[in-house]
Amino acid sequence: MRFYSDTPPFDLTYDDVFLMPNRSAVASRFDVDLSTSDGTGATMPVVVANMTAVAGRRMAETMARRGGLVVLPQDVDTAAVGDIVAWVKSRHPVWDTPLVLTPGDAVADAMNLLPKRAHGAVVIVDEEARPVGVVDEAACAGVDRFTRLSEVADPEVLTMPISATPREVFDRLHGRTAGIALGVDEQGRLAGVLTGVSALRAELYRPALDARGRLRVAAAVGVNGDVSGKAQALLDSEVDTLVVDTAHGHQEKMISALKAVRAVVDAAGRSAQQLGDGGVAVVAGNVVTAEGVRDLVEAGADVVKVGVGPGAMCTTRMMTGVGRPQFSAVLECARAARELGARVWADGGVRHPRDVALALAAGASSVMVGSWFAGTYESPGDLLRDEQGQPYKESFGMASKRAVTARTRGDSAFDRARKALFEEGISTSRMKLNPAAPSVEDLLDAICSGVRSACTYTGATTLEEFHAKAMIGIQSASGFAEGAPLPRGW
Ligand SMILES: NC(=O)C1=CN([C@@H]2O[C@H](COP(=O)(O)OP(=O)(O)OC[C@H]3O[C@@H](n4cnc5c(N)ncnc54)[C@H](OP(=O)(O)O)[C@@H]3O)[C@@H](O)[C@H]2O)C=CC1
Ligand SMILES: Nc1nc2c(ncn2[C@@H]2O[C@H](COP(=O)(O)O)[C@@H](O)[C@H]2O)c(=O)[nH]1
Ligand SMILES: [K+]
Repeated sequence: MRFYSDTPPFDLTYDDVFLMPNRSAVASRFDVDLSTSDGTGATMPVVVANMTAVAGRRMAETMARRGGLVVLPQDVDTAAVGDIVAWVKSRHPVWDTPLVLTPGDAVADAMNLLPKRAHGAVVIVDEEARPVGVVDEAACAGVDRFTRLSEVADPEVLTMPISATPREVFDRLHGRTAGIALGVDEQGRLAGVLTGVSALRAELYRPALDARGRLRVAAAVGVNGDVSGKAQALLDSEVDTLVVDTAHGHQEKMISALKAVRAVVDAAGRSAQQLGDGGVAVVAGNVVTAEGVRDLVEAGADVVKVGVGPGAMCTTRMMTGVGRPQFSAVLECARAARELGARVWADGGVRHPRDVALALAAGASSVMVGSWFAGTYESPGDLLRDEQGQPYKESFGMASKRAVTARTRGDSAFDRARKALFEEGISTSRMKLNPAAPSVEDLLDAICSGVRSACTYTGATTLEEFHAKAMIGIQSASGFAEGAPLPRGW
């Protein structure tokens, strides 16, 4: 990556910079390969942050199916992580997991379930798990909440063998009003669902799969407690990527924790000998300097997580003055990591597809997103409604009082009170669910379209080429404002 003009004497963040178009020989945006180069096996450069309000099993399943990764938070106990990983790995790599009820269940049960997944339908099954009807939101409208589903379900279900290709499913669904295909096994039992748009996505995206063809998932480990034991347990649970995570990653405690994790991975013979060979990548952070990167790579990190203070739930910069504008942090850290054969993830502060493109241009192999994805069907929280009836989900920072209180549950009252003093995150925030883009998959579509297009403007067909060719300009606040759309005129 090069700057178009002289590098300024101050640090920059995403809003301060823009990409210059280059002469391009790339004929189509579909010619761009979004695979990452960091050994995680991700086929799209998006990682979901290890935040309790964002990263759970539905998010993990959905992201991996489209090629991204979810990092399960370190606050989830090891046994529960094991259950989640086993569940994610038992999911079909193409067909989505159905929401299932029986004819005797009530409309209220269906209404509670519907916002859990983007496909907009609950499948009604008989005692042999064979589909007998479909219930959507329209079927539940205007009827008593205790009505039995047998009375409102549409019995006209479209079943297809689970072996059908997404293209076959898309073609069968095209033009039909009932927008969902039910995948069934040889005994006619329900095994998955696909909508037209998810069949289309299945043709456009490549799932992130482990060596046995199962969906990939990552998990975090903190720097305190029995780090080796936790890392070993995560490996035993078949976690595919380990993330050693703490606020201040450039500290001795991190270095010793990281060495311990490295030793566990090496002893298990699971280390990635070279980027992309299918071993377990070890990620560590967060840092914002080249020095920090070098120390963490020396201690065993394959990937270093970059970002202090850019996160939407984060109050670190206001509390401490510490941090660094994220574009410059990513640029310097990516350069240092690449010199050592390692990579960085740009963690935090991503709110638009352009931010993803700019982080990749600066040399990140992937971009970590938290809050932006909190307001989606796939995040773990319940769907709530504000005073105007608009849907939202609650989000909170992992260094907030709320998260610290949960994390220190087992400590003495005195220790908990002491820890609670160091609050560096927001305990409650409302992340609106956009009715036009309620699923994380809608956001992934926007991100991937934006990044594919950025690559063709730059003349690149891979993310490595994009980084090599990117030319970055620096803009004023009015330059940034000019780029924003004006949907209501002026
Ligand atoms: N990217 C970012 O800007 C930030 C991210 N976070 C996220 O919040 C989560 C919790 O992280 P964390 O607060 O590190 O909790 P951890 O439970 O990982 O504990 C951090 C450890 O480091 C010690 N420590 C020393 N200096 C600091 C410091 N300046 N800030 C924090 N800990 C320090 C703490 O000791 P003691 O408590 O005794 O001081 C504690 O032992 C993580 O997921 C992290 O990524 C949190 C803040 C900033
Ligand atoms: N300083 C804090 N940083 C936090 C906290 N919780 C999470 N984070 C960091 O933010 C990113 C995600 O950024 P986002 O803009 O996409 O939400 C996450 O990966 C952490 O590094 C917190 O409480 N305080
Ligand atoms: K912030």
